[in-house]
Amino acid sequence: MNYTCTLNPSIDYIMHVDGFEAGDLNRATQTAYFAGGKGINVSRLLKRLDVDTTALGYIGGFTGAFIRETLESAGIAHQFIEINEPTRVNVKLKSGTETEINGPGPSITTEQLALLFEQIRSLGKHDALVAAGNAPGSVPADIYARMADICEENGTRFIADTSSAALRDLIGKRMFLVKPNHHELGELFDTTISSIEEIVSYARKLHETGIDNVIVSMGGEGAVFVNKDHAWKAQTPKGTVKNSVGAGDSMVAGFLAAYEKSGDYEQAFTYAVAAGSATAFSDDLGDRQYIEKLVSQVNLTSI
Ligand SMILES: Nc1ncnc2c1ncn2[C@@H]1O[C@H](COP(=O)(O)OP(=O)(O)O)[C@@H](O)[C@H]1O
Ligand SMILES: O=P(O)(O)OC[C@H]1O[C@](O)(COP(=O)(O)O)[C@@H](O)[C@@H]1O
Repeated sequence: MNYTCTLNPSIDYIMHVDGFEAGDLNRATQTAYFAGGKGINVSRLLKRLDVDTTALGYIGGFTGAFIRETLESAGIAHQFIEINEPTRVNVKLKSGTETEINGPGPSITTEQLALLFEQIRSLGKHDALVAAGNAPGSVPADIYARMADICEENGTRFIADTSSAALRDLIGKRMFLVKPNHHELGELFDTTISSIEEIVSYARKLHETGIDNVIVSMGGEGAVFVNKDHAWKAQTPKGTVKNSVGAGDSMVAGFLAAYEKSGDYEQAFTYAVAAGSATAFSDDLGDRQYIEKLVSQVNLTSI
């Protein structure tokens, strides 16, 4: 079974505002709510690709209830741990450019933390765990590193999609996949990355620390893939961006779904890029039909 873990889920509140002016009264022309947070997005997209997951993590209050109901109505299994404080709301402001304001999230107690670790310890060698997103301030900074150690002991495949700070703590851990964007990759190595050659070189460094597959995403500029046998750059399909929130999570889900079906890295990376773009060109996450239509427009070149 594939598990996703979202320590800090969110309701993503999308607001379209024409000509946004800071410090003024602005009125939105269109709004939407989505159940979000990186692991939850991975579960939601995998379901659209007919891959079952169980979503783990913390939810609370009326916002947490919305997330639970959204997953249940989509037929996604979950074993959320209920907490007292409400799940956060992240504001995504669309006004020509995309501005995001993500909440800090609720506090997690020591008991609630122990419950999550019990769940993770019960995973075995036929399972995979996608640990994704920002950790609330109340949890220990090395939480993902501890999860990675448990997964290594139990032979569970571990995938991380986190900020550069959390990824730094994971360096040296055995992982199947990581997907930083190029800004996060630069932060990880305390540098500013300005060329494809630098991206490939730092992605290789990351791979050499014990990560089987490294995808570095670059928004509309495409993505780079590095593993022991391959290094590719992908061009993205062309389209009109509607809402790129969840594009990175869609890449992770697309890669896992296609790799699970084909065992082939070229197909998995191509599908990952198509999934990211399908989401960027949709109001919500991309759907299967759209992703498959975009696959033929993704070009890989060996680098
Ligand atoms: N403007 C865009 N045009 C086409 N594809 C996009 C665009 N933005 C994102 N994508 C797709 O989604 C992937 C992930 O996007 P990115 O913004 O790099 O991730 P993250 O949200 O994690 O920062 C990209 O590699 C690309 O395939
Ligand atoms: O946990 P973080 O880093 O605050 O990010 C949470 C946000 O990331 C998202 O999962 C989207 O992530 P991506 O755009 O990187 O795919 C949103 O649903 C959510 O609001």
